[in-house]
Formats: sequence, C-alpha cells, structure tokens
Amino acid sequence: MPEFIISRRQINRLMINQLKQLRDKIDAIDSELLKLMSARAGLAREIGQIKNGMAYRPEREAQVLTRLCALNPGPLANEHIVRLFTEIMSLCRSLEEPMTIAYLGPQGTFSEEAALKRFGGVVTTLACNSIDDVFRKVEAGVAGYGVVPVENSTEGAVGRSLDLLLHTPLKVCGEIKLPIHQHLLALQTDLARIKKIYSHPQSFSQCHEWLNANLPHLPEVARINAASNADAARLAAGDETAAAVAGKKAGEVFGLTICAENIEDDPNNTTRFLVIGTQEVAASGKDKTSLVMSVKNRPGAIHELLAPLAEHGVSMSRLESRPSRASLWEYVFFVDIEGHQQDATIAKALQELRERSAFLKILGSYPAM
Ligand SMILES: C=C(O[C@@H]1C=C(C(=O)O)C=C[C@H]1O)C(=O)O
Repeated sequence: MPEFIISRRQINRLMINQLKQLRDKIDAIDSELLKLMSARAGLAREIGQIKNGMAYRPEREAQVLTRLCALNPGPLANEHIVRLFTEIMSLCRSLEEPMTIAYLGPQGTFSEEAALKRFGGVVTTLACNSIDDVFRKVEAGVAGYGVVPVENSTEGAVGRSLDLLLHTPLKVCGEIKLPIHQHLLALQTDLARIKKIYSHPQSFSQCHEWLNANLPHLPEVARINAASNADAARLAAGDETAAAVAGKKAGEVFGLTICAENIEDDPNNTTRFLVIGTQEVAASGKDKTSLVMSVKNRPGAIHELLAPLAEHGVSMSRLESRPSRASLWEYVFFVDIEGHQQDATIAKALQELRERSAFLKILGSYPAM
C-alpha cells in the first residue's frame, strides 16, 4: 500500500486554505447583513416620520424579540439573539430620535446595566444620585425614560421606588430582570491584607454567608455602607487594604481586580427594575399591569378587595404592602397582574377593584419580560 506522507508545511497550507474559504463566506454574509441592516435602518427612519414623536415602542420591541426567539435556529442562544437585536433596534431607534435614559448612578451600577440591557448602547445615559432624582429627571423631561430598582429576589422590595410610584404622574413602561452577580473587588488579591469592605447594604446582605465564611478575620464593623456598589468600588480604589462588594462593571470603571467571583449567597439572585416614562404602552400580547390601592382597615378587607381578580380568572404575580404614611397602621398594596389594562377581562376586573377600594391608581401596563 502506498504511503502518503504529508509535511507540516502542507498541513499548514491546507489549514490556511480552509480558513480562507470560511472567511470568504463570512465576508459575503457580512456584506449581505450590511445591506439588510441598512435597509432595516431606512425603514425604521420612515416609520419614525409616520409616528411623529415617541420613537420607542416597548410593545413592538417585545414582539420583535419574541418572534425572533421563536424562529431562532441556533447555534446562538435566545439570550444572544435578544442582545443582538436589542442593539440593532437601539441603532434603528437612534435614527428616529436620540434618547436619554436616567438611572440610579453613579456609572457602573446594576441600574446602568439594566438600562443598557433594555435600551441597548445607542442611548445617552444620565447617572442620577438617588431614586428620587431619577423620577425628577423624567418628570421634568430632562430624560425620556428612567430605570429604577423595584425588588430583589433575596432582599425584597425597594421601598423608595414604591413610595415614589404612588405619587408620580409617570407611567410604568416596562420591567427588566437582571441576574445580579456580586464580586469581591480590590486593588490586590491577598484576602489576608483586607481590613475593610465597602458595599451597599443590600449587597452586603446578599453576600452575608460568603463574607462570614471567607473573611472570618474581619469583624462585621469592618463592613462599611456605601451609597451604591459603584461608590463602594470608588472608595476601595483609594485604599490598598480595602475591598468592595460590587458588580463587574463597577470594578472595571474604578480599575479593581476580582478577588472572588459570584459571592452572592443565592446563585439565582435577581433584581427587577422598572422603566418609567410618560408613555401609555399599547398591548404586546403578553403583558403585565401594575397598580396600587388601599382599603379601609377592617377584617377581611384585603380578601374582599382582591376577590374580583379571582372571579375574572386574573392571575396576580405580586402583592406587596407598604405603610401608607397618611395614617398609622394604614397600608397601600402594590399589585401586579397578568394582562393589559385594555384587555376586556382585565378592564372589567379593574373596574370592580376600583369600586371596592378606597383608592386605586393604575401605574401602567407593559410587556412581561
Ligand atoms: C421602527 C420602529 O421604532 C422603534 C424601533 C424598532 C425596531 O427597530 O424594530 C421597534 C420599535 C420602536 O421602538 C417601530 O415603531 O416599528
């Protein structure tokens, strides 16, 4: 049998040829993508002229993403398709109208990450120094939309956001669920040298067990509260013996190294954010409605109040009570239901709720994401 001996140089040449053929194919596809993308952008601009105002349509963007995920042939995961097309829509939207998004800053917070996750990178972001300030900026029209945290899977409700929602004329236009990963960040990686840790109180409690187990030489007093995770990272960047518990982005902004990754006690730790704006969002086909209401304080009141939801077969995905602040031991209830306020059944259930409650405010209907 004849023997074929292929030299290393021949193998290299074969590989180079194969690479070139594949790269030529990618180039051809990129040319097509460029043409298609430009055509898409042109159409978006035309749509912008017809719509005249309010470029951002959350219900339409949700439908675009849902449709593409259902069509996705792989190998890209749906999560990647969502990221890719969120950026494409962000670019197309920017041709219609530039957008400013206010978020709870400073730069590097999870709120910023949530804002970019929903709006893509082609927006101007405006870091605010409090949740109040995010509301104020949107109410004053300085920003078109705002992004505020509303609840965390480990820590529960963000009270300030709920209190502000009660009084604002703004609408809830969307929700963003962001998996929260906390890291121990410092200028150096020797844990024994760390004398103090900065973080936001919420983040400290999300990593309580990890900190106790892995930094036993540090008493709890060495945990110093910061205004935000990003602020904690800023403080740790000024001190070799300090560390911060914060997200990756905050560490990058302030030049910190990751000493330990994913130190949150619950690996499914997730924060839910709300998008607030002046827009009444149309139905997408898979929506949620948020409302807040109160009842007179008497036995069985809350049960009676919620009965219309059960009678109309409306699912409630969240019920949160907050002191009303109007009088002692009076509460307001924040309720999320499945469906859009314009759906016939939801409208009927809401009407009955309104009749039974002392106060009811619909915060908004928006795509369930
Ligand atoms: C093109 C539109 O405007 C915006 C951009 C979208 C897109 O790029 O697909 C979708 C919805 C809007 O936020 C539209 O309203 O259809």
